[in-house]
Amino acid sequence: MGEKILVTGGAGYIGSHVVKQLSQLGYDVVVYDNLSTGSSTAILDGKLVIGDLANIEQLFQVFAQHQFGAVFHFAASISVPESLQQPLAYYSNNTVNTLNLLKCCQKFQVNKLIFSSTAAVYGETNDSPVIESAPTNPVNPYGKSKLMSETMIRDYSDTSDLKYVILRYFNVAGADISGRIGQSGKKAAHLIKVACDAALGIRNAVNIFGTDYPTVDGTGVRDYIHVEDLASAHTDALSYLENATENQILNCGYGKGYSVREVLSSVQQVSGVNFPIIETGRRKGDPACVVACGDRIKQILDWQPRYNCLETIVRSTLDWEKKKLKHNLV
Ligand SMILES: NC(=O)c1ccc[n+]([C@@H]2O[C@H](COP(=O)([O-])OP(=O)(O)OC[C@H]3O[C@@H](n4cnc5c(N)ncnc54)[C@H](O)[C@@H]3O)[C@@H](O)[C@H]2O)c1
Ligand SMILES: O=c1ccn([C@@H]2O[C@H](COP(=O)(O)OP(=O)(O)O[C@H]3O[C@H](CO)[C@@H](O)[C@H](O)[C@H]3O)[C@@H](O)[C@H]2O)c(=O)[nH]1
Repeated sequence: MGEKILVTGGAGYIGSHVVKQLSQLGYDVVVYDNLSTGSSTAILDGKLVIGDLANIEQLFQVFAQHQFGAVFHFAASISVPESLQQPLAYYSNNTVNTLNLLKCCQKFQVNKLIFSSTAAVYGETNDSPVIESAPTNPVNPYGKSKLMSETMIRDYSDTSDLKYVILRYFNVAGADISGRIGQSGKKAAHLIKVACDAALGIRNAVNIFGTDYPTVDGTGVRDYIHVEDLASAHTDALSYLENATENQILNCGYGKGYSVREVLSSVQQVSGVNFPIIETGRRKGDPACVVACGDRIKQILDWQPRYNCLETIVRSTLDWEKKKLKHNLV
C-alpha cells in the first residue's frame, strides 16, 4: 500500500473523483465525510469514516489512528445563493471547520495539504483571464469563507512545516468517464446540470439569470473544467508536494470562457432536445465573467488536461444524469 491520505468530503462530487484516481495510483485513502451532500456509494475505493469536521474530538481520533502523509480538504458547503441567505452557516462549515482541520495537522504533524478553493475568491474582476496574483475581492459569503480559509492556511504554513497547494477551481462539470460516479447532490443547481435535467424532462425549462452583462451575448461567462481533469490536477499537486520547497496557489481552469447561451445551445445540440429557455433578471452575487489564466498550473504541476472540450463535458454530464434517472437516483 502507498502513503495514507485523508480526504475530507471524499463522498462528494469532486472528492469522489479524486479518491478514485488516488486509489488507482496505489494510495491508501481514508475519507472523512458527514454525508450531508455526499454519498457512501460514490466512494469506489478506500475506507469511509462518517463524521463531521465540527466534531474535533472525532477528527483527532481519526488522525491518531492513522499516520496520514497528506490531507485533501474538500468538505464544505458550496452554494453561492445559499451562502447569501445563511452566511454564518458558511463561515462555520467552511472557515471554522478548516481551522479544526489545521489544528489536527498541527497536533499530528501532517505537513502536506491540498485545499479546494474557488474562483469565487476573485469576485468582480476586470481581468479576463484572471491570474493567481489578481486582487481577491469575493462578493458573497461563500467566496469570503474560502478566502479566509486560504489566509489561515498561509499564515499557519508561514510558522510551521506545512506545505500546501491551494487549488482555485473554476466551474466544475462532467462526470467519471466510465460512468460510475458523478454529481449527485440534491441541491446542486449548476448550469450544465440544470440544462441536462431540462433536456431529460426532469425540469420544464432553464432560466437565464441576466441578459444585460457586458459580455459577448449579455449572459454570464464561465470557464468550465471537466471533473476528471480537475481530479488529475490534485494527484499532480500531491506529487509536487512530495519534493516541494514552495507553496502554490493555482487556478484550475482551461482559460476559455463560454456564455450561458453557448452552454445551453451545446446541451440542446448534444441532447437533441430544444427545451424552453426563459430570460430572467440577474442572480444576486453573480459576477459577469470568470475565466482562468491556466498557464501556471501547467507550468508548475505539468498538468495535462485531457477533456478540454465543452461538448465532451456536456455529453458526460448528460450520460450521468440519464443513468441517475434510469436507476431512480434523482
Ligand atoms: N462544484 C464546483 O463547481 C466547485 C467550484 C469551486 C470550488 N468547489 C469546492 O470543491 C469542494 C467540493 O465540492 P463538491 O462540488 O464536490 O461539493 P459536494 O457537496 O458534492 O461535496 C462536499 C462533501 O463534503 C461533505 N461535507 C460537507 N460538510 C462537511 C462537514 N462539516 N464534515 C464532513 N463532511 C462534510 C459532504 O457530505 C460532501 O460529501 C468544496 O470545497 C467546494 O467549495 C466546488
Ligand atoms: O439555472 C441557471 C444556473 C446558472 N446560470 C448562470 O450560469 C453561470 C454559471 O452558474 P453556476 O453553474 O451556478 O456556477 P457559478 O455561480 O459560476 O459558481 C460555480 O463556480 C464557482 C467558481 O467559479 C464555484 O465557486 C461555485 O461553487 C460553483 O457553484 C452563471 O452566469 C449563472 O448566472 C443560469 O443562467 N441559470
